Amino acid sequence: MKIKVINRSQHSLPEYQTALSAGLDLRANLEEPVTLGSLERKLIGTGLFIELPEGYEAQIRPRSGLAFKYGLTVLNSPGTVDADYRGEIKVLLVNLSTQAFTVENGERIAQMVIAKHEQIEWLPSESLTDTERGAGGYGSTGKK
Ligand SMILES: O=c1ccn([C@H]2C[C@H](O)[C@@H](COP(=O)(O)OP(=O)(O)OP(=O)(O)O)O2)c(=O)[nH]1
Ligand SMILES: [Mg+2]
Repeated sequence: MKIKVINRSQHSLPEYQTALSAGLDLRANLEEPVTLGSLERKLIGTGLFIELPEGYEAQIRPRSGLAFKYGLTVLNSPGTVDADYRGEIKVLLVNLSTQAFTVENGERIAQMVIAKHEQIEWLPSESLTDTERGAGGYGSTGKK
């Protein structure tokens, strides 16, 4: 599937890193490195603008390596890019570690998954179909 893109970044277009990757790694597009102190959050630009077809969204997700090694994650994960959004794709990073982390220009900071979604119509009702689970949740089935 082809997606229209404007690349105003200093970097090449995001790529799938392996043959069957779901996510395209997004690179920070920075004039200078950005440091996130412990528990600090910052919006990082990618310089990318896309036009998704109707019925598709782009999800902005953390990279597990950065999360595991540095406590760096996407605060609003998964970020949602709507099909009618025409602004720059940005990544809201948060540093959940005790150490500062510096993001360098061009660093792969997050990944973007393009996904199909539905838009629904409400069917207002007085009751819902019975199920075995009923209202049980939040650990109702136990641990083991
Ligand atoms: O990680 C993200 C999340 C969102 N966006 C852009 C695309 C999305 O279509 C728009 C709005 O996002 P969202 O609906 O999550 O934010 P909101 O706080 O509800 O803002 P709005 O009132 O503009 O919808 O911001 C990004 O670039 N990166
Ligand atoms: Mg919104």
